[in-house]
Amino acid sequence: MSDWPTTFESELVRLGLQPARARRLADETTQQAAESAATPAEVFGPAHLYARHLVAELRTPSPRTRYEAGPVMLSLTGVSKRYRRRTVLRDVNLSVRGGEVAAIVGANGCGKSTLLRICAGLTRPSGGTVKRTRRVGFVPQDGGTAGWLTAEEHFTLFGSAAGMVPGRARSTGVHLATRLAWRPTRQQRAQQMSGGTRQKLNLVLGELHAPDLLLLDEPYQGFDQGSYVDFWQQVLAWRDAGRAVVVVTHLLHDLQNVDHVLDLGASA
Ligand SMILES: Nc1ncnc2c1ncn2[C@@H]1O[C@H](COP(=O)(O)OP(=O)(O)OP(=O)(O)O)[C@@H](O)[C@H]1O
Repeated sequence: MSDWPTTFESELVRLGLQPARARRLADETTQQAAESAATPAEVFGPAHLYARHLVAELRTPSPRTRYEAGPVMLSLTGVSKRYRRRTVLRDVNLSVRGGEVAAIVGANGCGKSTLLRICAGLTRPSGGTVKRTRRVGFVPQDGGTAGWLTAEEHFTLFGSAAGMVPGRARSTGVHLATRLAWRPTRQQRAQQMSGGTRQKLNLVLGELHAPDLLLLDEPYQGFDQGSYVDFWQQVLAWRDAGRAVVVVTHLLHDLQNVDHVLDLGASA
């Protein structure tokens, strides 16, 4: 009897996926299970059933025609990035409007974080054009918080950079935290928080100044199942409020919620 990844991959091919894509999905799924310290069967159930579920999801058009797309908040045209002689990104195009969610997917090292940093204006592209709205919130994959500061101190510090008075920054931060089912305590410093709670802090900081465009780099690492569901509800709430959201993700079941999928493919 073949093992779970092999069965999963061959079922994906049997259901019509390109062999290279099926291989990549099998690798990513195995990796996700490993990150949960479990076997793929424990996380996803029987391989052939999960393959069918996944293919059905990938083929289901986004259910949302309810929300009118707004103005373009982010536009990438022919974007490329080289590090020395190595080309990481080549001719990337993406347009995201207010009221839309885009996912950037692809193998480890294919350039997802690099592209998101280019979207945020933190990394300069080697070629192409980037146009973005002025109010941008960026949530990095890790880092982004200062270990010795409490949540409220983060709110006032980041808020002041965005021109908010301390009281308003604090109350906005606490309010946004409750939407992620998190109640910051006064004394706890970031270095004492769990990884998932620190990520919630990162998310709140990214949203504190009410940006029109949110750029999120795998923002749910360390989240438990409930927090993960809260996070996606939050993404949909941002979308419904007319914001544009770009999420780097390797969790394939996220894709049912998005309007655009930018697949950067295999490792560069
Ligand atoms: N500042 C840099 N200088 C040189 N190479 C870099 C730099 N930043 C990233 N790279 C390289 O560019 C490639 C893409 O990195 P990036 O972090 O964007 O990939 P990724 O798709 O986000 O990866 P992962 O899924 O593992 O987070 C990698 O090979 C990385 O080593």
